[in-house]
Amino acid sequence: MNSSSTSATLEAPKRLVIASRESRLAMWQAEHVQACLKKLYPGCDVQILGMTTRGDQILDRALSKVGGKGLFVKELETALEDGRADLAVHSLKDVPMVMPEGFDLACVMAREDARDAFVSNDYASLEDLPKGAIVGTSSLRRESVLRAKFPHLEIQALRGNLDTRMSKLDRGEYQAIILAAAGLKRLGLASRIRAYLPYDPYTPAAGQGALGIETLSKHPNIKQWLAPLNDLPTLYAVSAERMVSRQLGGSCEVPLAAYALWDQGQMQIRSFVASVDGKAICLANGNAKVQSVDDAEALGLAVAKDLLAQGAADLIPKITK
Ligand SMILES: NCc1[nH]cc(CCC(=O)O)c1CC(=O)O
Repeated sequence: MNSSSTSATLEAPKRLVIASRESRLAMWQAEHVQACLKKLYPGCDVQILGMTTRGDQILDRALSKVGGKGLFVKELETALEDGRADLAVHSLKDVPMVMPEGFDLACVMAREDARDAFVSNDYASLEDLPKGAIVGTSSLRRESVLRAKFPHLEIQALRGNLDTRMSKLDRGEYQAIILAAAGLKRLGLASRIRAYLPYDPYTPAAGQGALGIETLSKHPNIKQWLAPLNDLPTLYAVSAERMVSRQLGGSCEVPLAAYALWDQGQMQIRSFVASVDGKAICLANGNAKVQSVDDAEALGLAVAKDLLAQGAADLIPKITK
């Protein structure tokens, strides 16, 4: 069947296969998309294809040292290319800023809480932690803010899926850990959150808390089928955030934060690039009327230029590819 020969009204899909990582969070997200699609297309058989990615296998090194964001999405993209799956569901935070040739970010769904969360069994907040307390995070962004604000704390790497991270905390390897609130909420672990970290200074990563659905560019029907799942305020916000990140190299080898909020035509954005020790920081805030993805990207571009004018490029390791 040739898509150019179909009429203007697209027929409902008959079968859709969702590629997903197999972690509990990824499966929750895939099942969420599955439920939304079943509701939209009651006659459609929606299946989930669970897969293990390199990012799930390499657990002994910081993500920034083993190749970054692409690690969690590559195997899923191969499944799309091979026709084993029609769409791949990702935490948008893990989706590279520049989509590989032949793939589209077809849909951005409504955002969960985008904040970072403080989780601990013994302490109610970062402020309560004593000198030398061990705080787990593998995010350079979180590390730089923590080092700047709390030089007396010991920041240590924390890898693995959410359940692994929580069990490392519960075994006493850390006094506290910092995680995205979104993942904890989705898995019913919100009660473990002792404090929500405010957007200033704990600005989240671009796309944090949002779900992105990736498809092959050459299957426009799937993009149309997914269109009703798009959430416009989230799409605008993450378009601005991802533009900032893209302009600044889009890697996770540098502490880089970008968070935007779109409300009734107006967008606010806050972004920083910093050194891991927290000693140097370039910080930019933006505010503009936004009524399209193009407007959102223009604001993201302006924020990136502001950061670069402050010398952000000096904080970014040279790309060696
Ligand atoms: N980098 C891993 C990752 N990718 C998405 C989430 C959480 C869920 C989300 O942000 O949507 C996490 C874990 C974390 O940062 O604690």
